[in-house]
Amino acid sequence: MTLLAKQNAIHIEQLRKSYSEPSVGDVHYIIKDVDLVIKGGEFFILLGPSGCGKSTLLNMIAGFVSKSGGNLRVNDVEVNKPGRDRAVVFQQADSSLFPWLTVRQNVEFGLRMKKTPKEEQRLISDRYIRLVGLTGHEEKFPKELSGGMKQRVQLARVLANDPAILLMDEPFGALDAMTRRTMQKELVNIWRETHKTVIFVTHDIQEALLLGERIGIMSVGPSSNITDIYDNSLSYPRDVASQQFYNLYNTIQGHFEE
Ligand SMILES: Nc1ncnc2c1ncn2[C@@H]1O[C@H](COP(=O)(O)OP(=O)(O)OP(=O)(O)O)[C@@H](O)[C@H]1O
Repeated sequence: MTLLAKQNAIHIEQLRKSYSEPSVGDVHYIIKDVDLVIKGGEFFILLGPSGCGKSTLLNMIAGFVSKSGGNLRVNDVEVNKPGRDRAVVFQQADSSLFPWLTVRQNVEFGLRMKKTPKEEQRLISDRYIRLVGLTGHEEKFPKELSGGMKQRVQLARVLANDPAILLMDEPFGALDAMTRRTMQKELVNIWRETHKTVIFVTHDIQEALLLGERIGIMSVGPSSNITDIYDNSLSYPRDVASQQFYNLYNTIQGHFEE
């Protein structure tokens, strides 16, 4: 377990981001001096109000957004570009799917790049297409799918690539309530089976409590930071009607009330 915890761990020290050009005395930081350690195999939630910098922090871990100061290490290596060990599931699937490929071809894309044998590609894509409830839609193109279906294709494609670290940016926000609940359950099952490190961004307290082992609360920006971290040791699947769930919900909600 100690070894697992060290693998795919994320160490963040005094991390800062400003999108403006640095000029003396006039730097507008989105996030400022964030310190955080995420253990390998952990399911960590980033919870915070709209615009506080959750996506910015996630995209910095992904290597898509450069830092303005501090340290950010994944597996003890400073992050300065994207890597195969990390994959992002974005809020909107539109920009991440290839419109000229079918559902199946989109899901198998990364496997083809890795030269996975064809029969194996088919087994893996079948598994994840089934998991996200898109069996029967394999030959459709993205333009023939609803927003929620596109989102599910994106998730299936990321899972098919089997990254060690899953970075999820409100991935279920566009789904209807029933599909959302199913996907939340499946994500927990996949995480428990595979020991991936998951960082999941949301502003939905219930979602945070259903999924995460720890919940980091981000303050309102600018110069946002992680002000508190809550442990959630309730056993899975979690019962929203339980007293402990209700208590933790109220405690966390207290952060966002004026
Ligand atoms: N490329 C960019 N250039 C300039 N400013 C940016 C850029 N990307 C994000 N920002 C700004 O950084 C701040 C944080 O944005 P970010 O998307 O990280 O917040 P968020 O917490 O994920 O928001 P939401 O919950 O609404 O998605 C916002 O003020 C946003 O306008």
